[in-house]
Amino acid sequence: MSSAIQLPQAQTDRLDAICRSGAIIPVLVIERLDHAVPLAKALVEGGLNVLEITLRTDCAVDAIKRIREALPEAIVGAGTVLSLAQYRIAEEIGVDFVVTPGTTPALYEYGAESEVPLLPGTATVSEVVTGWEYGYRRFKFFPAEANGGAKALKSFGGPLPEALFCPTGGVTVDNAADYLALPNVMCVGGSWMAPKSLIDSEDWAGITRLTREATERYPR
Ligand SMILES: O=C[C@H](O)COP(=O)(O)O
Ligand SMILES: CC(=O)C(=O)O
Repeated sequence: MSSAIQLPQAQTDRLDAICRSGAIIPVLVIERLDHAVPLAKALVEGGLNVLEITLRTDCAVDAIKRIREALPEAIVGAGTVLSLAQYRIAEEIGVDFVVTPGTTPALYEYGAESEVPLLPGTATVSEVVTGWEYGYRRFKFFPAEANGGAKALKSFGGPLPEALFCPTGGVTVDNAADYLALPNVMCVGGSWMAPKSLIDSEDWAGITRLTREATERYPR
């Protein structure tokens, strides 16, 4: 069975372009507005220009606005979108994509009709099949390591070979290799190159170093 509301192919193509432009999408929690631009610059300098800013903090929306102004070359997504109200805010501030950690039918429907493509979070085959009914073929797998990691995703590829994933949650510079070797993985997401300790100490050079280590090991 499929829904009357279907994601246009053009949105899948846009997600492919975003998720294939680098092997890694950094998932960022920004607690201080003045950290937004130097943090984003540190990541871009290290070779990552697709950034997911989670809407988990009070300053996240303003942080996205500042990063978009300061770094027009960056592709900026809003993460941790949990409601239609947050999706609308993300649309209003002009993000390039929206990410959810988990996805309700209402979010799938809204995303299918939005101009801003949705990378929907899933943790089980049933959740992927729910998205499939709305025409989705690209998903986040979250929390990846806690849900069986690369072994689980490899198994998803049996019944659903057309579904491609961005695993996130517990991904590290080392285990990223296991995911990126799978045919159904487009890229991985993670926070390891921008840990809270380095953000709190404003060690932007340290973040660029970790980012460069990751991009040199996993060039697209
Ligand atoms: O909630 C966590 C983010 O999705 C990234 O996960 P991570 O900190 O394990 O890399
Ligand atoms: C887990 C994740 O990427 C999110 O909170 O959107």
